[in-house]
Amino acid sequence: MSHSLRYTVNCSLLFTELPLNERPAAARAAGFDAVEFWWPFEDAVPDDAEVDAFVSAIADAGVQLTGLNFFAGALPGPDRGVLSQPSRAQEFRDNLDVVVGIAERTGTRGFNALYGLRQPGVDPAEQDRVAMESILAAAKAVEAVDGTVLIEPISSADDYPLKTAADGLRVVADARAAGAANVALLADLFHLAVNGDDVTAVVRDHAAEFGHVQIADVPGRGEPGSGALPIDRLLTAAQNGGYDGHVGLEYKPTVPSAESFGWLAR
Ligand SMILES: O=C(O)C(=O)CO
Repeated sequence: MSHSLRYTVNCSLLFTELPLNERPAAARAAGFDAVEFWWPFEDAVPDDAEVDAFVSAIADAGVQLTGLNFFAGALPGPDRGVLSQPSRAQEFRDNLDVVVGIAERTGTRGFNALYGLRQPGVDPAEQDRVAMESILAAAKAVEAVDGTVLIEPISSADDYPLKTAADGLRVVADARAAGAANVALLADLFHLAVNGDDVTAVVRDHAAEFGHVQIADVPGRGEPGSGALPIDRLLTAAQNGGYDGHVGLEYKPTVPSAESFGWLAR
């Protein structure tokens, strides 16, 4: 390993052999002190008891929750976020209080706001307008916990409009121009590479602007070493370029999760 960036385990893709609230302890047992999750509940506004159990699982495991996705609809499934869906704008607004409540209890600072798939029959310009309103509302809400709203280009979804780092950076720039300083790019090196982005150039030119970084190998989305993406080289370049945040291990292990960390020693 030729960089010293810290890792956080994405417990929505790793340790899925276990019930959700057992995953933080499994990450701790595997030697990590930080975890991140996609929105861990079915509903945008879950029962208090569900939230309490989740927060306790994090605290009891002795790990830091570094990142949390806002409610993103059914993920994985028919949705990839709801920011741009006019019919779900209120659901997203209602989610903000819950996210901020969790952040107040866990110290989480990074909040991934997935954009949403293009909706047939709705003017794309209207979808983008609604998305920006939701991003600005989210940025205002998480300001209270010193949080950053993360904008992530993703792959394997033709109808998802943000595919490259440039697409994400454009949304970030628009949000900043509208007054939200706490919005930044989530550079998922797997998604960018699958979408044909020049990941080396993205890291070289924008590392210092990254709000968060996630990794998985390409092809396959497995652990580093299961494919051919030069992850160590890219992370080293990111650190040299000014990125000093966590790196999310957001991969689908090709072996049982606890056995998928051999690449760390190499
Ligand atoms: O939907 C995905 O694949 C993601 O990476 C969400 O964060």
